[in-house]
Amino acid sequence: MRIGTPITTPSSKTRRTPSCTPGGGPKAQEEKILVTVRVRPLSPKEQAAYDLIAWEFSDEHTIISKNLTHERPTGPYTFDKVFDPSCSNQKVYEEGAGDVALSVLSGINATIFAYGQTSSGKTFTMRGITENAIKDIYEHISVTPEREFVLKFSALEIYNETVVDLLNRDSGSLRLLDDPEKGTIVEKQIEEAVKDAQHLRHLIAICEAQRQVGETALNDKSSRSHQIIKLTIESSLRESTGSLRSFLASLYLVDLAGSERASQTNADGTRFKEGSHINRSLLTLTTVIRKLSGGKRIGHIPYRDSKLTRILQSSVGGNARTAIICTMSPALGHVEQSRNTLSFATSAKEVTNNAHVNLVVAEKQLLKHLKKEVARLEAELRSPEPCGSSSLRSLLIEKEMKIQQMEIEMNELKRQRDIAESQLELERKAHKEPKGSNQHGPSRRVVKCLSYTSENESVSGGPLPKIQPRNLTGRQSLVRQSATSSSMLVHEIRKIEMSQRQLGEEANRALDLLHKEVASHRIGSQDANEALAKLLVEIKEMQAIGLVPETIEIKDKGSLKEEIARLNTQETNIASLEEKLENVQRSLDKLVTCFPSGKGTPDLRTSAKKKKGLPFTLSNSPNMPNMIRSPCSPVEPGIENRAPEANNLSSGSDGFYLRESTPRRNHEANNISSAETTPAPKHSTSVGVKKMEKMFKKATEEHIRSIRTYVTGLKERVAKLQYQKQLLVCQVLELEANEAASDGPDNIEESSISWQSMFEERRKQIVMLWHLCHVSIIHRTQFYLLFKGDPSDQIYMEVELRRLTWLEQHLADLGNASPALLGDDPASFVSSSIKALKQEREYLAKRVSTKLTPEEREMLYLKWNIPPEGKGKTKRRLQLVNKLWMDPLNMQHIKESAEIVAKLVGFCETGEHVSKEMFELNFVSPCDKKTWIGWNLISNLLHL
Ligand SMILES: Nc1ncnc2c1ncn2[C@@H]1O[C@H](COP(=O)(O)OP(=O)(O)OP(=O)(O)O)[C@@H](O)[C@H]1O
Repeated sequence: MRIGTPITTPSSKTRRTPSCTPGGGPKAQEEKILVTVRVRPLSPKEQAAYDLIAWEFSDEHTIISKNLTHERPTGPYTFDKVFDPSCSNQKVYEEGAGDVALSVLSGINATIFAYGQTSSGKTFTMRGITENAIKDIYEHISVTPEREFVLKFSALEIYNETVVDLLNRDSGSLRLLDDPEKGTIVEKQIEEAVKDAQHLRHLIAICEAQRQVGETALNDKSSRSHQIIKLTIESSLRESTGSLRSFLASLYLVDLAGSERASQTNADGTRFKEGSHINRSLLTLTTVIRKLSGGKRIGHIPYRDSKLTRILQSSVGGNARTAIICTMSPALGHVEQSRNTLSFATSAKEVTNNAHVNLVVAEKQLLKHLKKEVARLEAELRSPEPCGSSSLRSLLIEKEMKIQQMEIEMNELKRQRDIAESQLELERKAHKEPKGSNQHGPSRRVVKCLSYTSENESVSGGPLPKIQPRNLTGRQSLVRQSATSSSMLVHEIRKIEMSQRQLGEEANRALDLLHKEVASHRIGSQDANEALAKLLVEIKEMQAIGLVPETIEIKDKGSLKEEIARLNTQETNIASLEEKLENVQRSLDKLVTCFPSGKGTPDLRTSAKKKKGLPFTLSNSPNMPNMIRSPCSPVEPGIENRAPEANNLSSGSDGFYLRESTPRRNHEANNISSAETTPAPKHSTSVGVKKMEKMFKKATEEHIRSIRTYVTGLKERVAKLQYQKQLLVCQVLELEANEAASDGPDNIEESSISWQSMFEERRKQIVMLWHLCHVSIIHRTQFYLLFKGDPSDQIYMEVELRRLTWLEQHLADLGNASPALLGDDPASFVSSSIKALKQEREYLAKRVSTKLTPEEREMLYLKWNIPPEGKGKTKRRLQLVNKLWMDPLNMQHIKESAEIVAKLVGFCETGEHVSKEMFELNFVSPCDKKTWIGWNLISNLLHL
């Protein structure tokens, strides 16, 4: 019968791996102490004493005493194993201790000790078990490479209740300490790491050498102490598995001192004392075993009654597997001691232990694991991976970037919204801006048409505001232009009114002088006197005409309609002035015609006196030549606005103040007048008097002629003023048209279509007028290329057409006038324009060689039928230029002419680089003198 089958432990025979592996968790399993009995052979002394073997072995588990003395037989005793004297240590180990011993490899504490009387063979048996255990342990380690084993060795003895470290006997008596987890520990006990089996054996040998051994009657080398060898084995799986837990268990190999009877051992003195301690500790052990036997834990377990039981507390009834080998002598002479041993063994076999696997976390493994984990986390931080925490981190980063991107987009949207709101606000303000306000500056279009440099800037309160770039189109553009145009038109109305005022004041001063001059004449004939009287009346009436009210109520935000209405009220005055001037001129003409030849003599003294302040000269008005002269002349720079050389009038701001000096003929007249301060002609009958009368007549005629010329000048200035007013009305009409167009896109579209149909017709008219008025072909080219039908060109086309029409009509009037009334050279106005145009062509001809390649020239000569023969290239080039702009009815010819001139003068054929503002309708005041800057002086056409 097998009693106390051990829990699964490594078997020395099967070399199997412990069933309980790390990770399986500690499993407590009740197991009774393995108790075996080993009976040694009769010792030599026993044999010598012819002692009898008192015990029989019915089987491997039972021992029974022989009935040699006819006493009551003892037993039978049954144990886990009974080893007869023939059994070897190997067998005892394998069948009575090996399995328990190898439990230490699987984390289960194990205790193997021998219990028996002195000289029974405990030491002999334990040596055998230890040796086999070492062998098995290291054999197991060798066959278990997946695990790492760490062995530590320590040994102590309990001698006379003193604990001594067998590895360091010098340490003296060691104290026993109670640890809540580990139980009883020996303070300051040295624990030696075991390198290998040989090292272990060496250590064991050292301990045996240190053990207290004494000679007794029964044993020459009797162990006088309890020896406890502790072999701690920690095993764990290798690093690759990542497991942190390991087995940790201790194997106690206990060689107890022998129980003895003092009578048997003849112990006395020291040995008796030793025996007393030994027996007491063994008694305590026996008591503990008996109390623990039968599975009953009743009452106090006196572990602490001896140091042996304290140290072996976990091994007896605790967390350990325990195997007790009870040794005994077979001799009849030791039967009584053997019965005690068997009795102890019987009690021990009833003791149940609760062994379990001891799992610990290895510090070394834990440290390695932590280092490895830290390294892994650091690697993840350096290089995010799409998994685990790295994946989460990457996701967070991605979300954060998206949020930042959304914030950027949101800010951009806000910025665009603000811009749009600002633009909308500007549009709203521009649309609601009251007419007359110039806060946003004038329309570019209107500025082109109406802004002019003037000394009368004070009228408008300062210089014109800067032109706003026109980058709007369609309705928005028209709305904005409408708002700004109103203010500009008011500004221009102010200027015209100021010009009218100046003209009126000047006319009144001149007429006043004229009245005095005429009144001083004494003409004999009645007709002449009547003419003079009528002229005086007319002059007086003319003086009564006020061109401009003395004061103009300027409203900062007056409406444009109010301004126009007020300006229209002055129209009557201007028309009346024109009419009166016509009447004065006719009266002057009549006065000249009725002048009595040789009759009547003016008051020369009065005449001479008045002549000094007479505003009139015998020369023509200085503006007349300019008026009909070609508008630009490249060979006569500065001729525009320049007074003729014979002109003695200064060009003051009001244009008609007189110089003290007079022309030569005036000078002669003055000389005559001053020399002949003689009495009245009625007293003269001599040839000298007749001569004087003739001279007086001539001077009078010249005076009258100069008066007429002055009146003509006034008429021209009035006409200019009238033209400016018409132009202003034109602007108003355009503004109104824009406002109407702003009411809907359809109107804009209709207006555009209507203008496109009108453009070509207007351009044909302009081309024809250019030709008739001998206008510069450079000017024609520039205008032709610049204005190609854009709606914004409408006002420029209108102005150009109006002034050319006026100029053509004016030239026609001059041509129909009497040569006697046109001055010394009535045809000089037209001829000067023709001459200037001729010079311009010569200028362009010179540029043919530099601006055109030979191939281009030959191609043009061929296309324009310029014959190769000639007297040189210059003439051939001139022939080409002379053909340009000569066929006003052929628009293809006009187009090609413009292209050629554009190349010659060096501006783009499309005219895109030419600013339309160069054609702004400047109304330069007469005092301004402009330097010729090329071919852009068309405005001088109006510079009368
Ligand atoms: N099974 C055995 N086979 C042969 N000899 C043995 C056996 N057991 C013990 N002996 C011998 O018996 C003697 C005493 O043995 P041992 O010293 O082991 O006894 P002990 O129980 O340890 O004594 P003590 O308690 O006094 O130390 C030794 O000489 C030993 O060699």
